[in-house]
Amino acid sequence: MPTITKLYTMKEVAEHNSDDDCWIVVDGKVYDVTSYLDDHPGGADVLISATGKDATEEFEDAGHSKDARNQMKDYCIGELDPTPPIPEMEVFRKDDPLSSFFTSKTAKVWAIPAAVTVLGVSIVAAIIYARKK
Ligand code: HEM
Repeated sequence: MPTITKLYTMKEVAEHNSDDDCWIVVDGKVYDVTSYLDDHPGGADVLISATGKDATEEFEDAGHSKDARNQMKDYCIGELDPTPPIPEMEVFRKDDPLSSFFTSKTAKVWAIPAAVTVLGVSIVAAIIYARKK
């Protein structure tokens, strides 16, 4: 039967960063090491300070044994979501010079009536010119 892997974003993982709720990321996998903090031979502090980032390098630098790597499986709760975050959408900005011009008082009082007048005069002129032909 296929297993469903739970995916977590680094932001979610980073929220678990204390001595009563501690998650770490090693090699793309997420580990809840809360219950292991007191038993970790390298100490609890080293695990707590490894939260909120990819701790693979620190884990490897500590030269963990095969036994240590086998123990990790007991604490694995999922994987880091490899999907890049969706870029922020460009939203309408009230202070955008062009859009704020069209919503401004100046545009309502002067520019829009002026544009309508110019357009009207052009249409009338075009009609007169067409009739003269
Ligand atoms: C689920 C994750 C982890 C497990 C199960 C684990 C397990 C162990 C074990 C069993 C040891 C004893 C030495 C050995 O057998 O290799 C150890 C030592 C150590 N671990 Fe971890 N560890 C984990 C994560 C980490 C992380 C993320 C770091 C670093 C940020 C780290 C840093 C250390 C250090 C500094 C030592 C002491 C090495 C020494 O004194 O020689 N460990 N760990």
